[in-house]
Amino acid sequence: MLITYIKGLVGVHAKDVLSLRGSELAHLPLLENAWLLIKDGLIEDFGEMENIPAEIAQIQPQISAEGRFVFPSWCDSHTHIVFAAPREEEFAMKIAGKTYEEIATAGGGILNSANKMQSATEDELFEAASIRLNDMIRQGTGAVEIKSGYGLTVESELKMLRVIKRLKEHFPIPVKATLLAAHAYPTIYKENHQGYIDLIINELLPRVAAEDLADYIDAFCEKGFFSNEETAQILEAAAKYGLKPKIHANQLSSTGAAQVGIAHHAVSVDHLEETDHEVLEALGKSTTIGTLLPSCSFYINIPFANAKGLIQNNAIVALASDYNPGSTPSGNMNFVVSLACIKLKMLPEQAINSATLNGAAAMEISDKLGSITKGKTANIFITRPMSSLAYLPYSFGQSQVETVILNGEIYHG
Ligand SMILES: N=CN[C@@H](CCC(=O)O)C(=O)O
Ligand SMILES: [Zn+2]
Repeated sequence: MLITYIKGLVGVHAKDVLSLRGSELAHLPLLENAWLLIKDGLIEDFGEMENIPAEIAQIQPQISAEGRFVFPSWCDSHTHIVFAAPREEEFAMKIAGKTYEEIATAGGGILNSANKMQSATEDELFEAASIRLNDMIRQGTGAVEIKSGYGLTVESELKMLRVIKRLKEHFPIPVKATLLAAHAYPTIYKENHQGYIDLIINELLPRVAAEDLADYIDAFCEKGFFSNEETAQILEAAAKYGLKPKIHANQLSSTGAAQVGIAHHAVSVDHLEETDHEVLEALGKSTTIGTLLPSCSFYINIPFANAKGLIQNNAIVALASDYNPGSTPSGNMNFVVSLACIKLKMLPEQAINSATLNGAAAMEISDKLGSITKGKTANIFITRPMSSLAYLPYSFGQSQVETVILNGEIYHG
């Protein structure tokens, strides 16, 4: 497939650039009036229209992208899209002024989703998650991470992970699976934290490993959820099975969660709405990625992460949706990128790099996705005609994604 007359070919990063930190984030290489050749599902070559070789100009099929931009697909490295039911009942509580913590205490929150999960079948969960994932792909997402964490029993966590495995097999995009059994303490373990941690370590982890159901380990390291010590115990046990951490850190308080992740060589620490200078500095010196989830801040009215502070401290910053039924009922990465510009004060270039190459890095697939680079998988989208690159985040709430191409083929899903 040959795409011609591309107004802007976005994210033309060199092959050896696998993530971007600090000032590098503002550099988003763009080729104007370009062509892009895709072969066998991979990016074969690209260049400027005025220099297109005659033998390439004849290749069929061809798509003219006149007036349009071509982006590498969004790489959404933090989602919870396998859930049994939405939680609109909490929406009303939220509108009435209840906080995320108050809703959880009143029987809402993660335990609400866990109750609904117990009776859901694998088929029902797969059908519902497929609709969500299909919507996300149509909005430009071309790689995704999905967490368990609404099971909170051995069998229900395994059920969720098996659904994620089915999504992986069914959809034409990379899907990474994360075990998040340490999402909340089930009611019966409320006074027996060690009992639940032992269950995760001694019963769940060996079965997850035996069925090869997870790529990463996660924990909600937060006041009232998993303490730093409890989180460390789980991360250390998971490391024995080769599961690297990607953890929920500093969402509601800054009490050392990010540092726990960094100390355990986490691929990413995610949320970071509450950070002090020590966190920013620690991430600036670390290879752990700081993944920001501005749609969550927007929806539950908590502070927006200090993206500028992270960038000034030379950290690697990624953006993800956090799509889940409680704190972020949306998986639209276009809106995430808009919010990153509008609320995190990121430049469009910084936000786009964070949602593409650094998102891929937060799933350890940036050697295959996240930029327009020869040899990478041809997961891309073509926009509607746009006046400039900044029009995409500027026109918040409206998708500029016109054509989605995955593995070199137009996605009709
Ligand atoms: N904070 C923890 N987990 C999710 C929310 C889960 C829920 O409320 O169902 C999050 O990332 O925001
Ligand atoms: Zn989350």
